[in-house]
Amino acid sequence: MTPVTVTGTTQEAGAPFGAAPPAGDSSAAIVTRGLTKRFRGGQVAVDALDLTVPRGSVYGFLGPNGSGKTTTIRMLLGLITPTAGTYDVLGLPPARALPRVGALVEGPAFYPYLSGEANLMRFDAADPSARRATARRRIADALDRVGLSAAAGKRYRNYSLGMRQRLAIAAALLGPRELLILDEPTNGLDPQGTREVRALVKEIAADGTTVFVSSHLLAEIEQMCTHAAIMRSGRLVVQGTIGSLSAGRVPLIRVETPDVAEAARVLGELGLSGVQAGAGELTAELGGQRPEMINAALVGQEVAVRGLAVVRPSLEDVFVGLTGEGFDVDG
Ligand SMILES: Nc1ncnc2c1ncn2[C@@H]1O[C@H](COP(=O)(O)OP(=O)(O)OP(=O)(O)O)[C@@H](O)[C@H]1O
Repeated sequence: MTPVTVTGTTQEAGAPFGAAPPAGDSSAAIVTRGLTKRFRGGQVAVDALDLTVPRGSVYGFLGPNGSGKTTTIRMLLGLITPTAGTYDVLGLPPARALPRVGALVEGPAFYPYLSGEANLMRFDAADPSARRATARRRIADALDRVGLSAAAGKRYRNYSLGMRQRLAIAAALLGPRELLILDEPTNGLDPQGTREVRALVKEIAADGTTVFVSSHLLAEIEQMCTHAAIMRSGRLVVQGTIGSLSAGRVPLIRVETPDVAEAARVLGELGLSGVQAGAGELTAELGGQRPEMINAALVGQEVAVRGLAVVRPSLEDVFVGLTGEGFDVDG
């Protein structure tokens, strides 16, 4: 795929926030340079990836299924070895940084008949680097952080889906963490569980922890994240703040009306460009116009306005605009 220029930078330059930080730069939570994974069969799952994850961000790592998100996360956590490229975590070589990184990749298997607290005890006991003397306090803190203190003694099998996932995140927070890496944390959750996890991610970030979270759901990343990178077929399409990603795309006004032809004429007279008529509605580029003035002009010309809305460009629009393809979650 041809690298795409967005906000004055290119994928190949790998520098959406300016020049890629030098090795050891601690202002970024994660920096990858040319990170590549080719599996034995020859498949390139991640191709020359240049990511810069600012500290303090909630960084959405977005891409259709199979676009290389989990492979990237597994490399960042030292679970698989890159074929090429380098990366720093918290300004350090990865092995030194990992004790300060919490991760949720394929949730831990919990015992259904044990309480949430007892499960965390077992989980912590299996970690040779965890200090026994501080286990109770660390577990209480982690349960408090994910809002499970009141349910600490309840059996895991009686937890809701959202509570189960919050417990899995608590397991990733048993030590002091500067960076939390979550691989598709809302996958398989019901709407309530999804809301709980989204709210929790924001709370964790508000405490100063950088959160790197993967998802194949565009709307989820838009709601939860300050920054995003979009992957496609192992390659980075674009990265930046959520605002900057859609900054180049203009807001639209959408008018619902039975008088489509007449409404199109009025919008044209107002000087709006890009007027597109559909069944019972039409859209146009808002330009510098105020929506209330557009509404007044339509009503003044006796157009029956059933609905009028300003439509901000979504990440999906950004993806489609850059790749010319729909964002297909089935990869
Ligand atoms: N161990 C492996 N051996 C060979 N190919 C692999 C391996 N793991 C992943 N792949 C392939 O690499 C590509 C990227 O997979 P990856 O799991 O990283 O994508 P993803 O974006 O996380 O998608 P999903 O959300 O579906 O897991 C896919 O085509 C996948 O089939």
